[in-house]
Amino acid sequence: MSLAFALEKQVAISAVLRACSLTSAVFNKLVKNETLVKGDKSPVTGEHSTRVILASDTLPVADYSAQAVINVILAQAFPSDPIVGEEDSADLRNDADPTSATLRSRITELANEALALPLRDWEKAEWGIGPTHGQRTTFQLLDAIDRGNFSGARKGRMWTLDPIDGTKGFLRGEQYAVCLALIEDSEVKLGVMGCPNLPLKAGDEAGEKGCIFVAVKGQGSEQRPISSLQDATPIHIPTRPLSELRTLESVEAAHSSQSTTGRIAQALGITAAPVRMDSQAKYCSLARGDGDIYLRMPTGVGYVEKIWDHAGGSLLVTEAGGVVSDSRGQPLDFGLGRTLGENFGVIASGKDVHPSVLEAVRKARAEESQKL
Ligand SMILES: Nc1ncnc2c1ncn2[C@@H]1O[C@H](COP(=O)(O)O)[C@@H](OP(=O)(O)O)[C@H]1O
Ligand SMILES: [Mg+2]
Ligand SMILES: [Mg+2]
Ligand SMILES: [Mg+2]
Repeated sequence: MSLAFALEKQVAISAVLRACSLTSAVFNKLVKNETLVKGDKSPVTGEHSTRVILASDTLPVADYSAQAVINVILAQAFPSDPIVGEEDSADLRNDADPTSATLRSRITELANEALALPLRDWEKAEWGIGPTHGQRTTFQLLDAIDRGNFSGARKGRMWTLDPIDGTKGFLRGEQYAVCLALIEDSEVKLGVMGCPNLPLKAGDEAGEKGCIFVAVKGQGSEQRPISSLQDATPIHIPTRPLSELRTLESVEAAHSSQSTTGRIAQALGITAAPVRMDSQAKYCSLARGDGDIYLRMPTGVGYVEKIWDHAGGSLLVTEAGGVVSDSRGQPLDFGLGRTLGENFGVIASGKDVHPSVLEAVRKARAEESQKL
């Protein structure tokens, strides 16, 4: 008897793998070039001017194309499943914007290149003959992007997709993640996160990079090297003494209050500097024990978290033996639409330390309100 969500897991890994290959290609072809052009301040003429048009639009190019690729693959395997995706194609259809036609043709080229990637041996072994992904026209790809327009629901089955989470990290050549999750009746059942820049072993910057993390509800969490997807290693959150714990937080100060996370760490007696990393790679690092406490504290501007930024990562952590809540200890509610509308920030850690972290959050908050 096959395990629950076996097909969904295979399809999601294949889709995320193809999107990772696309985002890595975009980075190598475009982002690096742009950095060079900007870095040496050389005059932007001739061939360079084309590059700059493409490169300065690298961010949407990679996000849109990756969303198109994943949505095409999901639509082929599960045609009636709705998708809550971060991107939509409205800007790409705007012909008043002179860059939109250039973007469309670039997206078409990149997405079709990724869809044409041959099946890996692992995929053939799992699927037999396996699916082939035919080439798509530009407008088919724009429609595929817009399959991500579902508004979310409390009941029923849906996917949620962040084609590039940590876009700022992606552009810096640091951490980012391609994140896909399946939600049923507001509960995350499957999470697949591709982290092309994450070393297989924590801190081993000189070693191999590129991991896919997979979690299935009730079946645990695992890590696979992008280079050999058949090698799944189960991952668990280790137990460490409080004095040895490290916090994980966003690189971007605008995404999480670093003064509040500093106070929380202090209240816990943590002396090590926080590990700052973009994207859901933080959840992945926590799930395999590279860091211990993920703190995402609201900055006070009224930002509401999006479901695609947390669905896969939160399942990965809970299946690795951890607990994920918001900053008040409430569970994350994935049934309210495209956002975590009732939640404030995120706190994730091993089971044992989670109550102490919530207590430290209360203490930090009390200190902050006294200062006001
Ligand atoms: N003011 C804000 N507060 C919290 N999160 C924010 C934010 N503005 C943007 N974000 C989200 O933070 C995500 C990146 O998270 P992190 O800081 O952990 O790397 C972004 O995902 P994208 O990069 O997919 O847009 C975006 O959805
Ligand atoms: Mg995101
Ligand atoms: Mg994104
Ligand atoms: Mg974004």
